[in-house]
Amino acid sequence: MLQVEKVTGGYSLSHAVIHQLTFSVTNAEIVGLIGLNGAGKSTTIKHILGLMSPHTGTIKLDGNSLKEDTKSYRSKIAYIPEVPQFYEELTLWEHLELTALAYQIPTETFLSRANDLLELFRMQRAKKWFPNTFSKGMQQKIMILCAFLVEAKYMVIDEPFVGLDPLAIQAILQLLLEMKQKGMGILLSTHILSMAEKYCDRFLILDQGRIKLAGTLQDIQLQLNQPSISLEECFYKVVND
Ligand SMILES: Nc1ncnc2c1ncn2[C@@H]1O[C@H](COP(=O)(O)OP(=O)(O)OP(=O)(O)O)[C@@H](O)[C@H]1O
Repeated sequence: MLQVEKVTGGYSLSHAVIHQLTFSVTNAEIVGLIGLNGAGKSTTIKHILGLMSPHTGTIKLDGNSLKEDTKSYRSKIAYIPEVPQFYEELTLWEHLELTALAYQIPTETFLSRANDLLELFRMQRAKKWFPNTFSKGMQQKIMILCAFLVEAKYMVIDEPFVGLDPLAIQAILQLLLEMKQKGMGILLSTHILSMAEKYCDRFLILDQGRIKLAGTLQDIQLQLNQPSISLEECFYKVVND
């Protein structure tokens, strides 16, 4: 289980951006992290990945913090960033090879997964190309392919759909459901609320760095005393209040 406990944090010690966040992501579920621009979604994700350290509070993966067991923590988590980050000197295929090396994926498993992913995301023809010749959506696909290649126990995804064509979006959603069935715990930050409602099991509504509501859609509807409204309507009620 990914366990975030009373986490307060930010970019300087004098100014917190996220406040007392407590939530968990367990195996075989997709948790939607939703909030307006600047609500603190990416900051929360950076804390989970260990790119930022909480001012107070703890983050544990299967009982251990990043400090307590760095190697195991890192090996259990895959990440799709909001903005593609890649090595200009490496081809798409070399990015996949590097990921396989970092996560110690056996060669046969790597070849089979990598080729399936290239097919699914229609990137076979680009596998020997360098990413700075790619379109924006193709660059984002490098991040997606590398993350799904790992089949880690947990996956953290920051707004993955921006700039992707409809077939690629469909492919991500299909993979998310497959990975969830295999037991992966997924934290998905997105602004596309209709998609979140359809694919996520639970939601965290973040507003100005605080969790305003959390739970299944039904839990959230009950907390708002509005039994049949959509996630989008719940969201507007929370952020407009
Ligand atoms: N590198 C940074 N240095 C200082 N403050 C930052 C930095 N990155 C983000 N912030 C601030 O932290 C707050 C939360 O930003 P964050 O990027 O987590 O929001 P978000 O919910 O991911 O937004 P979006 O939906 O626009 O991606 C904002 O007030 C933002 O100005």
